[in-house]
Amino acid sequence: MSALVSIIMGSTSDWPSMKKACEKLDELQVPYEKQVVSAHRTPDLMFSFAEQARSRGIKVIIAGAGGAAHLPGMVAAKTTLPVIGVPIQSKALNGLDSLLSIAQMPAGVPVATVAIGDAGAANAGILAAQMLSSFDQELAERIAEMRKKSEEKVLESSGDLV
Ligand SMILES: Nc1c(C(=O)O)ncn1[C@@H]1O[C@H](COP(=O)(O)O)[C@@H](O)[C@H]1O
Repeated sequence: MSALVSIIMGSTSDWPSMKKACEKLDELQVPYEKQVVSAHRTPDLMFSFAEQARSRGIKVIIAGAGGAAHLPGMVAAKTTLPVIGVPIQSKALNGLDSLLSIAQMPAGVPVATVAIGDAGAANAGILAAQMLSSFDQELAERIAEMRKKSEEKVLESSGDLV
């Protein structure tokens, strides 16, 4: 099946976090694609990617970037698809720079911003699946099952308190 979610990131150095989004989509059996696109380093690619994503059948974009994290916002400016921004944990400022760069969008061009780092990337994968599940009952059931497993794991974890 062709990709429904496109996962882009500013650099290969973002991959250790961004692969958490891929893992969630794998678990939920949502087809996705992944590639490096940078607003700063490959601006022409960023424009053509954003302009063509909808006509290629993509439904949701997940964009991860660190530092001066302009990628999610710039992609959002060039597409009407929903964009989920993942602030990568930067070395200099621990990702606060990434978070503020992604979250503080002007009214009219939204980016759904998740938490900094691995947990945020995992949530981005789940959130993209939840968006798609509005129109896909089987996917909604797989998400509910994932939640149930997570709940059971927590309930059993009290046994580890020795
Ligand atoms: N924030 C952006 C953009 C962008 O926003 O277009 N392109 C690359 N980067 C970020 O630069 C950081 C360092 O990249 P390198 O590790 O390649 O030097 C990465 O976190 C990347 O997301």
